[in-house]
Amino acid sequence: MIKILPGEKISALDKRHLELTGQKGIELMEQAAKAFSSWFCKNFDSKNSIIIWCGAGNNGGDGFAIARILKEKGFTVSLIECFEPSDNLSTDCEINRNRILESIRSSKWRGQIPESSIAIDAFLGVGLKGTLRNEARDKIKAFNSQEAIKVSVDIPSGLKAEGVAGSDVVLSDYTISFAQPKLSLLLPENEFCVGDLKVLDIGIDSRSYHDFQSDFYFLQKQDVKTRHKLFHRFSHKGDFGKIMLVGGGAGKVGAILLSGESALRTGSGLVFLNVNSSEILITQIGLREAMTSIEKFPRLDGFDAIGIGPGWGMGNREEQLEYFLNMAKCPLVLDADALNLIGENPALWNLIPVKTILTPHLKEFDRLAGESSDQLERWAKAKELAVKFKAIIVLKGANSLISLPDGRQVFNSSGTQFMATAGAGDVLTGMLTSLLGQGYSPENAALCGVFHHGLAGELAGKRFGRGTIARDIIKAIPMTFSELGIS
Ligand SMILES: NC(=O)C1=CN([C@@H]2O[C@H](COP(=O)(O)OP(=O)(O)OC[C@H]3O[C@@H](n4cnc5c(N)ncnc54)[C@H](O)[C@@H]3O)[C@@H](O)[C@H]2O)[C@@H](O)CC1
Ligand SMILES: Nc1ncnc2c1ncn2[C@@H]1O[C@H](COP(=O)(O)OP(=O)(O)O)[C@@H](O)[C@H]1O
Ligand SMILES: [K+]
Repeated sequence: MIKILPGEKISALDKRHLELTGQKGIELMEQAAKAFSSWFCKNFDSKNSIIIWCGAGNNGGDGFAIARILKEKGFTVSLIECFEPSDNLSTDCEINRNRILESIRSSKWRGQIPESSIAIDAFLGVGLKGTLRNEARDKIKAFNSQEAIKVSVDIPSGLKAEGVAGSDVVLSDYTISFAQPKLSLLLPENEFCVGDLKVLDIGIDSRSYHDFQSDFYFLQKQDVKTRHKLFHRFSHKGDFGKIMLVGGGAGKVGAILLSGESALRTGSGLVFLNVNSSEILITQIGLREAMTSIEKFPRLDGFDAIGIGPGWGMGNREEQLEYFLNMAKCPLVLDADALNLIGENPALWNLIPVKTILTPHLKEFDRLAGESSDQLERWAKAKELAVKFKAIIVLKGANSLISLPDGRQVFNSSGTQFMATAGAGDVLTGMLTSLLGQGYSPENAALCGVFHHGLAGELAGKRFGRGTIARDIIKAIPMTFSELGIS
């Protein structure tokens, strides 16, 4: 997993990469511009006219290089130079400016802005220091006033790599960031200026990260594959685990059915659903592949993992939760009402076995950890709780954050807004419990489960868009394994 470094360390990271590889800065810039342009060509037709706003630093250098590449690909491109003739350009920005083809029209930002359907913001990147200067504010305003789709290179201009955006910031529809997401791009508070986020690999040598300390990591496809257990010709039912999912209170049996089906689609050998006695019939009809039980205090021996909470209800459940926390000898997942019970009675924290996976969404997290004034505070609290109770806490949402007992915090890269649908969290609980039951370590179960869940959401979202429902995500789970080449 790559580390997410603070903005002020990024130029040192680039430098380290250049030392290790013998590459030149201008070559790295070209790689970044190529990666951006290739994303751009996949997403936009060359009939679009493009205007690129370039600053005087390396972000502007990226912009000049992108202009050249997109022109060569057949787009109509024009440029706005956001600097004065007397300003010093960074070396690589100067080189790329000189490489600009004669056919690209260049204007000053104070003049008439040519019409375009897409405006690219390559004005300020992670090199923004201190308070924004006045003329930069005016440029950002002028950029925002265009009626065009807006795409930011690396980071919306005016936004710092850390922290919450102020009012002087480019309002983008897409932000295409290089090498690693900057922390500010992962804050829900900044969604208004970041838009859709895509992080592109620009070929930074992974050894370059060794010299830098950070507890924040970014989980990508290539990090997941090696964490999977592979099954073979002689694998038997027992290898795939026997799990119990506890939930399904009156009127909420759908939640546990979704978890159960999701566990089966993730590969569980045997799935038991423990539900309210009133719901037994509908549970059996609802998921034929699962077995059911209705005891409040069922025997727990023989289970490889237990997931508790989806649709459970909170009335008279505390004693039951205590029973599971005290008696279970296998790994646990706690979700939904199990978390709400802990929020109501924090003494229960002390009963949670180490390496239990907890999967709160924002509201559940606030019930567990107390109200926070912003997401940065939630991240800090999640880390504190994970370390204190040696738990794995998955703070769900866009780029779910997995906090590990050793203090590392891992942001997930997969997922889509189309997963904001009822029951998507129940699907995750089923997947995580399934992977624990298959013998994955809690850390690997959390990382693989969260990544595959997001990928399943992406696949479902591609087909069903805003009409995606939780069952579509479940149906896509098997495809996530084939997509990663995992048997
Ligand atoms: N590993 C990476 O992430 C790579 C990053 N590259 C690009 O390089 C960028 C960073 O480049 P630089 O370090 O040259 O910095 P930037 O280009 O982000 O910023 C420098 C410019 O911002 C202006 N500026 C700074 N503070 C200001 C303020 N308070 N008000 C107004 N203007 C201000 C400076 O005068 C200068 O013109 C990244 O964001 C990215 O786009 C790529 O070129 C290569 C690889
Ligand atoms: N905008 C989004 N982008 C990516 N993933 C999302 C988004 N919204 C929700 N999700 C994912 O969908 C799931 C929703 O879980 P949750 O809120 O518990 O739903 P429910 O309680 O309805 O099951 C989480 O795993 C979350 O990460
Ligand atoms: K930018």
